Amino acid sequence: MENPAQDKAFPVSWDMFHRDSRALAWRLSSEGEWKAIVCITRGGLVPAGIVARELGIRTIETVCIASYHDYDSQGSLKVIKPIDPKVIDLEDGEGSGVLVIDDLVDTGKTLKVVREMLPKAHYATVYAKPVGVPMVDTFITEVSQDTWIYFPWDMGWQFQPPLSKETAG
Ligand SMILES: O=P(O)(O)OC[C@H]1O[C@H](OP(=O)(O)OP(=O)(O)O)[C@H](O)[C@@H]1O
Ligand code: HPA
Ligand SMILES: [Mg+2]
Repeated sequence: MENPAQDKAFPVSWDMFHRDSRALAWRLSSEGEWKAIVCITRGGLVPAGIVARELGIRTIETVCIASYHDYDSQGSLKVIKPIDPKVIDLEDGEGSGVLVIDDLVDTGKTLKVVREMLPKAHYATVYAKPVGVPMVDTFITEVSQDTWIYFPWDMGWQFQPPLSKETAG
């Protein structure tokens, strides 16, 4: 399936994000034990911190990936910083015992790149869209493919005109 226009909005507040990240930690707590978290920057930084706090994980590594965007369409992916071999080699060199966290999976392209580095790791995101679901092991909330998720760190306060003004004229 192609990624369709994402014209529906799913705005997420800080409270919602904290609650959903805690729910992810709860779910993960019964799915295994991890020696380290690898968070996919930048979106994975916030949920990784919350999950690490809940699960008592203190080894936190990053994999830094940039995608070149044209507003909401994704271009090629570039790995700016790979995963430290010390984390890859914690167990078998393939990611066993490692939890990889991101804020969401959309097309699954980002997780696919990281899965090639750590095929045996456990992959978790807070939100997921249907095309990306096969790439993630654990997530909390699924939204439709034509939805854009607005994260609290990307948002600001803005005056909202009353409905009567929006529809007038
Ligand atoms: O499943 P995909 O289609 O690959 O999309 C999901 C990725 O896109 C976003 O990151 P983005 O590349 O925008 O960078 P950021 O985390 O630095 O904001 C999001 O944080 C995921 O990492
Ligand atoms: N919201 C924010 N960033 C994203 C999304 C989204 O729905 N999909 C891919 N990156
Ligand atoms: Mg990201």
